[in-house]
Amino acid sequence: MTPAARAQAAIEVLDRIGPEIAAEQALTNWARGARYAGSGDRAAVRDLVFDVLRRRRSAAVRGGGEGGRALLRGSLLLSGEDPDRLFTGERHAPAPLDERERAAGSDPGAEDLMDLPDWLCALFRESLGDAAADVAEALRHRAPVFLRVNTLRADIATAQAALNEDGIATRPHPLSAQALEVLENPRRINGSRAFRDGLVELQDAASQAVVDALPLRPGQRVLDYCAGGGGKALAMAARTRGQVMAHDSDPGRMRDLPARAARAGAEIVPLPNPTGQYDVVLCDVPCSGSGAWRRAPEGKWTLTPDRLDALRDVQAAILRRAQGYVAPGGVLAYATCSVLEPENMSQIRIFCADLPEWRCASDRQFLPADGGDGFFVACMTRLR
Ligand SMILES: C[S@@+](CC[C@H](N)C(=O)[O-])C[C@H]1O[C@@H](n2cnc3c(N)ncnc32)[C@H](O)[C@@H]1O
Repeated sequence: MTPAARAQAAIEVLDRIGPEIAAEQALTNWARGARYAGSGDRAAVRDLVFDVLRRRRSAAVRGGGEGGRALLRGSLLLSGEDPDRLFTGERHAPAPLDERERAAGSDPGAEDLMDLPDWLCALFRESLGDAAADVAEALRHRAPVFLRVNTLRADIATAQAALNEDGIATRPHPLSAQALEVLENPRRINGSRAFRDGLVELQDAASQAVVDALPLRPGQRVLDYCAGGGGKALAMAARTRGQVMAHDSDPGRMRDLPARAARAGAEIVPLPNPTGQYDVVLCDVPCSGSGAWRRAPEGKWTLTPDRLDALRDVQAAILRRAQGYVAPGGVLAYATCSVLEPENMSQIRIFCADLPEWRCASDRQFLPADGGDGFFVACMTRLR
C-alpha cells in the first residue's frame, strides 16, 4: 500500500470507531476486508489511527471536524506535515481537500492541547499539580518500547548481544537495573532468538520499577492477586528465584501464563481460589490506565466519572479482600498504571484510615517524565 492508501484506510477506521466499536475492533474489521494489506501496512495504519487518538481533541480543532478526514488532516498539520502529500485523489488515496475543508479549523488552545476531556483536564491538575501539563503532553506521543532482561536466563550484556544478532539495538534504562530501551527494530522482538529463549520479556520500564520497589527476597511466599497476563508475576519470580502464586478473578486472562513461564524458566502456579498466608501480596488492580494512555489512547475518551467511581470501588474491594492473605509481618502492595490521585494515594489513605492495623511504609508515583509509563505503587505493613 502507498502512504496515501494507508491514510485512506486510517480515515475509514477512524470513521468506524464509536461507542459500539472500539479502535482495536475497527482495525481488525478493516484488516479482515483488506487481504492485500501486509503486516507493515497494518502496523502503519494502526500507527496513524493511534497518533490521531492520542491527539483527538487538538486534531479536531485544527482539522475543523470530528470525521476521519478532518481528524487526520488536523493531526498531520499539528505534526508539521503537509496533508496535500496524502490527500492526492490518486488510486486508493483520500480525495483532494476541497475549499471548505481547507478553510476549516483553528489553532488549538492550551486546554485543547492537553488532549483530554474537560473533566480529566481538571482531574489531572488536581492529581498532578504543576506536572499536569507535562504529563498530558507526554501522553500525546508514542511510547518507547522496553524489555525486561530475565535474570533467570541471562544478564544484561548477554541479552543485548543476543538481541543484536537480530538487529535489535538496545540500551539500559535508569528506571530499572533489568530494563532495556529498544532503539531499533522493535517489530522484530517477537521473532528474535532472545525472546524465544526467554532472555527478555516485553515490559514497560516503570512496570519493572514497580516490582523493584517491592521488598522481595528469595524464599518468600508471594501471591500476585491480580496476575492478568503475568508480566509482574514473572518479574517477581525473577527477583525471588522461587515460586510465585498467580490469581485472577478472570482466569482466562492468565491463559498465556504457563507458556510464558516455561519460556522464562519461572515457576508460576495458577491459583483459582487462594488460601493461606503470604509474605508479599501484590494487588496490581484494574484502573483507568491513565498512565499508559500513550499505548492505549482510546481510554482518554471512553473513561467517564461514573466508570472511574466504579473502578475505585473494585480497587477498594480488592485491597480489603487481599489483606486477609498477608502473613504477620508481611507486605500488602498496591499498584496501578494510573496518574490519577483518586486511584492512587487516596485509596491507600482510605484503606489505612479504615483498617488502622495497616500502615503505608512506602509509596511512589512514576510519571512519563521518568521515561516509562505512569505507575503508582504503595507497600503497606500490618502493625499488629
Ligand atoms: C492491571 S491488570 C493486571 C496486570 C498484570 N498484573 C500484569 O502485570 O501483566 C488487572 C487484573 O485484575 C483482574 N481483576 C479484576 N478484578 C479482580 C478481583 N476482584 N480479584 C482479582 N483480580 C481481579 C483483572 O481480570 C485483570 O487481569
